[in-house]
Amino acid sequence: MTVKVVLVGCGNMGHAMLAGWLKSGQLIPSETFVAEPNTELRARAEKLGVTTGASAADLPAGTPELVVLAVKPQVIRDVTAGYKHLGNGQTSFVSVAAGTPIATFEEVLGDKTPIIRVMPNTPAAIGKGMMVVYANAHVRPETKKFVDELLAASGAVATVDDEKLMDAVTAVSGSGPAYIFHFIEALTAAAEHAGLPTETAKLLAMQTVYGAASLAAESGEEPGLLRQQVTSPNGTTAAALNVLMGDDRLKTLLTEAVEAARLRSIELGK
Ligand SMILES: NC(=O)c1ccc[n+]([C@@H]2O[C@H](COP(=O)([O-])OP(=O)(O)OC[C@H]3O[C@@H](n4cnc5c(N)ncnc54)[C@H](O)[C@@H]3O)[C@@H](O)[C@H]2O)c1
Ligand code: PRO
Repeated sequence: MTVKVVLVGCGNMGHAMLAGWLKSGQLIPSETFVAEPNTELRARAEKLGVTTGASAADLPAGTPELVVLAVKPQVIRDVTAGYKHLGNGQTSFVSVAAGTPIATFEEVLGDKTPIIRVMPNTPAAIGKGMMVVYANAHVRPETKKFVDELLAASGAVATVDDEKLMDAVTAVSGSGPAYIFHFIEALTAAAEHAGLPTETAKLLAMQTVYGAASLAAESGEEPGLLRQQVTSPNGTTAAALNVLMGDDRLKTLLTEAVEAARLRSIELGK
């Protein structure tokens, strides 16, 4: 059996993307092979109908169109070496690892290998991810189109033409869902502090973030204008925004957080 797509690593991100691809029909289970050493995670992948194995040694014979590497940056060089025999050939490689540059894959797989870096995020699991793509010069237009279509099943797709920007992308949309989840936690805690019961506090915080993000996305209005529409002169919102926006407090905090993530992404790539 020759498979079209091999997914290497079916943890948080690998499984989120795989679920999206299969759900949308962009991939069918019989075209897909998952390599994952963890037995429980392999069983979870098998529930989606795909064939699995523990490592590269279990790969079916033949030449896959795409190998998607979704393992941790700390092990990606060693794991990629297991697929070296597919380098410099017809197989294209996609890496979703934070930091790891194309040059690392070219060293391991050969410098004629088509390699695409993608920075996804976990909302990909429900088709609402943000996927950002950077491809090397060996990626054929039809492969780039196939990968873009595959990724579109998981959410919005954007391309950058300077690989260095992938560190900033990682810091904003790759890690970003965690910032928003923390914002929900913090707003819940603030709601409880204001006297609301825990369940009500959770509901209000989550639905407010969901509703505001949906309104921003669907109305197409600038977030600043939407903010003004909530803010009555000298009203309650103005009182809260004085706390968040005074001295650019929240903006400064987020800028520091994104910079910390960007620098860590650069470090992970070394
Ligand atoms: N989690 C996120 O939100 C997110 C977002 C964007 C990018 N990423 C990137 O995705 C990659 C995976 O992150 P994650 O959060 O899914 O980690 P994870 O630990 O959940 O998944 C990694 C998986 O790789 C498996 N693995 C280890 N060695 C392997 C091997 N030799 N062959 C096949 N599989 C092997 C592990 O068993 C594990 O299930 C990382 O490089 C990370 O930078 C993650
Ligand atoms: N998760 C990975 C990390 O935290 C990369 C982006 C999101 O390193």
